[in-house]
Amino acid sequence: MIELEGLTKRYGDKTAVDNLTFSVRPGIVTGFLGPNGAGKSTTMRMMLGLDNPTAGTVRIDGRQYARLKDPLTFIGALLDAKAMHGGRSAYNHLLCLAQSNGIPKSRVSEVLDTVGLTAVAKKKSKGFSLGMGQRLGIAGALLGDPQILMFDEPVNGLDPEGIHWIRNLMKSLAAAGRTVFVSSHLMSEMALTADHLVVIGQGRLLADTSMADFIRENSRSFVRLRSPQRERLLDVLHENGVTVVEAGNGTLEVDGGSPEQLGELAASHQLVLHELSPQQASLEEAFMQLTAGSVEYHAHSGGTAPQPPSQQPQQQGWGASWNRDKNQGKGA
Ligand SMILES: Nc1ncnc2c1ncn2[C@@H]1O[C@H](COP(=O)(O)OP(=O)(O)OP(=O)(O)O)[C@@H](O)[C@H]1O
Repeated sequence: MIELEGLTKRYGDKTAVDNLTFSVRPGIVTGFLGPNGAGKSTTMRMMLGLDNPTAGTVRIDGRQYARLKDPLTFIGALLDAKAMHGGRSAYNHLLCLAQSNGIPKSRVSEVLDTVGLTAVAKKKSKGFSLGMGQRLGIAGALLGDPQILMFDEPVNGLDPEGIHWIRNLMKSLAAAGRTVFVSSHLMSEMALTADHLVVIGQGRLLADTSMADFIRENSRSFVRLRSPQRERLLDVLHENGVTVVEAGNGTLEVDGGSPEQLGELAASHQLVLHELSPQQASLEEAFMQLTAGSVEYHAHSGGTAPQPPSQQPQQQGWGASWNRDKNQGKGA
């Protein structure tokens, strides 16, 4: 377990991390998200005792990092894959880490094998590709067989096979009961990997919630309808108090209704439907929606700042009027 309480870091008058309080639990993969400059790396560095907080505390299994004996056996981290002595071989790099952390030498070959670098173990790491460097960094994180693992942008530079591998590695580490905390800007990858999300913006906590709740709470979900009897369907929906958005290609979009309710309503009026599909926004859309106000660094093209995905106007009355009408129909 990692526990942050009131964690704050100021650089001069810049507050990089602002009063963060959250816990990272074992048995699941927790994703750490935030726009560029949000304070993710600074937070992770403070978790590892590499930066001193201006205020607040971080506890690793109840203790400060500095108080851990042989810390690599408690928490393993990949922060900056390039942060290694390039003149050393992969094997020697890991051996040095093992020797200074009370880790048996036999672990070096084991983790090289785990990350697929056995064949290049004696090669100097300065000749490694970005992806090989990432794998060596991950080997370092796994070396002490720690219960807590922290990865900052672990899929950077990895090819599709490597991305697939690290995703499964993180999931299997969590399934074995370990605590896995990972940052990434690749939303599609995060959506496939993380069970829980911690989201920050301008150093402040914006969300600490499950993946499913995060998407549900920060995006629009609706049901898309298509019918060859579109005008009649529109009338029926309006008559039943359902607020509809007329979308392109002749489709209709209903916020807040269930496909079951809409399908039954259409059937009761003998209307043919060619489409009845629930639509859920992606993690990327939900993330952009939540963090739109905390993005510090905008790219500009033609003077237009990027916009979050459009949110349709709040629909009103669907559930209430549906239930009221249905109940009235039953004589309730
Ligand atoms: N050593 C430092 N001195 C001064 N400011 C710093 C220092 N380290 C970080 N910052 C500032 O703190 C803020 C947070 O930076 P940090 O690198 O933690 O963000 P991040 O979320 O990891 O960003 P990214 O996604 O771009 O890697 C930024 O505004 C950054 O410029």
